[in-house]
Amino acid sequence: MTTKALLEQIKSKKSFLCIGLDVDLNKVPKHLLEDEDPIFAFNKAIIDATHHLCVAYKPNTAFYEAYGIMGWKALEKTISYLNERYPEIFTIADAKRGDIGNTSTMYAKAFFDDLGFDSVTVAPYMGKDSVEPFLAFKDKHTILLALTSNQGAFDFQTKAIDGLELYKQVLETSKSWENSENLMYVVGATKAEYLAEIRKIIPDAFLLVPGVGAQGGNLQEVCEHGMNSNVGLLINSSRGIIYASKNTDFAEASAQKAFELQSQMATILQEI
Ligand SMILES: O=c1ccn([C@@H]2O[C@H](COP(=O)(O)O)[C@@H](O)[C@H]2O)c(=O)[nH]1
Repeated sequence: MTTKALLEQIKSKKSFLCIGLDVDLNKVPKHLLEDEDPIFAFNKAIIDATHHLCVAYKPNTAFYEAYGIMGWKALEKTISYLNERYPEIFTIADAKRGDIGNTSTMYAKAFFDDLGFDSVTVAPYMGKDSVEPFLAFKDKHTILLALTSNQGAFDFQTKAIDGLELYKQVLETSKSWENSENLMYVVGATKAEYLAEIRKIIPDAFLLVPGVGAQGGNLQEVCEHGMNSNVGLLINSSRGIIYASKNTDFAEASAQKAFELQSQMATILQEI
């Protein structure tokens, strides 16, 4: 999917919400455990109830890998369902990959060609030759971890090397990589105060912003400092939406939570 198509969807839905499909079978309603594929049954119900309120879904692959073959099959079914039933939706494999070049090419093939995701999250730690294989895929997006939402982000990412913080070096350096127009970046909602500085380096790139809701990030603050003239933000919420209820009304309850965030987004979009 092109960023132009993503932006059109944002405008028509008045939403830049991404819903995280982080399925933990200990947290889903009990009756679903009787289904032959409880992970997919959960995802399908959430997707059908919320697709008009969001522009993206982000399964974190850890939550599928943890269930072995059953989990990977559920991930395949989920992305196929999204691509067939709701092809306008932007899909993100939150896999945080990256390795030496030939291995990165295989990761990229797995997520872009085999599974058919629009984008994948990638760790920048191994540098240019570990990221460029992902960038070589046309109309696919590589979402580079820049400044993450967790406390550990302060261990390395904000430390200065030769006078420049590591996350800023990631942003600056990655701009010079081949096909860098296919880059987006992860910036945690809990790091909203860094967004103005980040926008000075990458004014136009889309940012995937996890950390509102369960991690305490603030939507208003993120938009104030991180929004650009093309919106430029995908705000993710996972647990705060998908686990709104443990009862049979779980899908409606998740739609209500998604609606609350989408309504705030519609108001913000009206003001810009
Ligand atoms: O910096 C980061 C990068 C990725 N994540 C992922 O986003 C979701 C957040 O889930 P919530 O339940 O809304 O907190 C999850 O998949 C994380 O692995 C992040 O939180 N921070």
